[in-house]
Amino acid sequence: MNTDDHVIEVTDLRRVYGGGFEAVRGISFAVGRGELFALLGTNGAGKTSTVEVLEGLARPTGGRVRVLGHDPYAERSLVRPRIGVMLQEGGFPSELTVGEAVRMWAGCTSGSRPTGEALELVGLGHRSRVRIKQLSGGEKRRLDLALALLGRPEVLFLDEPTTGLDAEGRVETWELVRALRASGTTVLLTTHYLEEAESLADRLAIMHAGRLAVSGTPAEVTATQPSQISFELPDGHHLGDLPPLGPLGVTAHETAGRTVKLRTDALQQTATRLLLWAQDAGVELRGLDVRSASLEEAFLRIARDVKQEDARRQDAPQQDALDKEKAA
Ligand SMILES: Nc1ncnc2c1ncn2[C@@H]1O[C@H](COP(=O)(O)OP(=O)(O)OP(=O)(O)O)[C@@H](O)[C@H]1O
Repeated sequence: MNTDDHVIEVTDLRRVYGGGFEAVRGISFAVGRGELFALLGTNGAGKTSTVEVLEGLARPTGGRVRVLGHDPYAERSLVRPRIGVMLQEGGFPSELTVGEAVRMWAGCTSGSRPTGEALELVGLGHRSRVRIKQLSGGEKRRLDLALALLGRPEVLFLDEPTTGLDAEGRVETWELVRALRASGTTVLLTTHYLEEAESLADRLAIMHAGRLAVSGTPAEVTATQPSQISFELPDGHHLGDLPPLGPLGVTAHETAGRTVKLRTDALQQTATRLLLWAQDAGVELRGLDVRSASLEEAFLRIARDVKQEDARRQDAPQQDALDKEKAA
């Protein structure tokens, strides 16, 4: 993709809070026009700290950020009218009706959609006269989304848009986000729901402790993790009856009773060899399940690996000191 097509560019971004805590530790990524990019991460990973900089709400401590070619903090007046921000809390007085809140916000928004249209988009058309305090948690999230959509934004920032929605509300929001993306809106989404990112994102990044652990398309990210084959061996057969696991392409295995789980980085090759063996040996592999890693598995493993790596780094100087002490 030509870098001119990048609507969001983040280069070596750092954000340090007042007390000296470094929440974002030099991250880089870019989002192309019309792309949906999801930022995932463990609790406290630094997602909100990053998105606030992109929204122009905070100044980066280090690095460079561009949204629609401008510095979102220093050139806020150029960027703000062209972006939509769905905050985690809309912050309107709860005595206002839905219609009043949307009209008030529309008054501050250049080129606003008709307020009824924004409410219809999020399925709140019939709730215009209801006070905000009477809305359910899910309806409040939809109102936040309606406000973000008022200015027909070119770039939409969605911070956990479906938190508090029931399954139906979540699917409706996903359909709306897909429709916005199809009409050319660039979307940056943060979410705790991995299936949401898997289902919506063109590309995604997983953040942990202020750094990007991995980024790519959902397929690329899951491909970094081993696939799994599981089955049950019939009575009278044991793991040792299988051909040697190494040449089969198996990187790890576990058994529980008759159930065997194999991990492999070469799913097609391992599955083919296993099935050929089963056919030749006349063995029925009951409950056979062959699948690539899900994004959830990839996420959990990446988070665990990064934590182990951090712990190893923290222990390393102490271990070095112990080794030196022993040698002395
Ligand atoms: N104003 C602040 N002052 C000091 N530290 C802060 C401040 N705001 C956030 N932090 C810390 O920065 C780190 C990153 O927080 P942030 O809210 O960006 O993470 P997040 O990935 O959005 O987390 P979550 O998924 O839990 O919302 C956390 O350790 C948090 O405690």
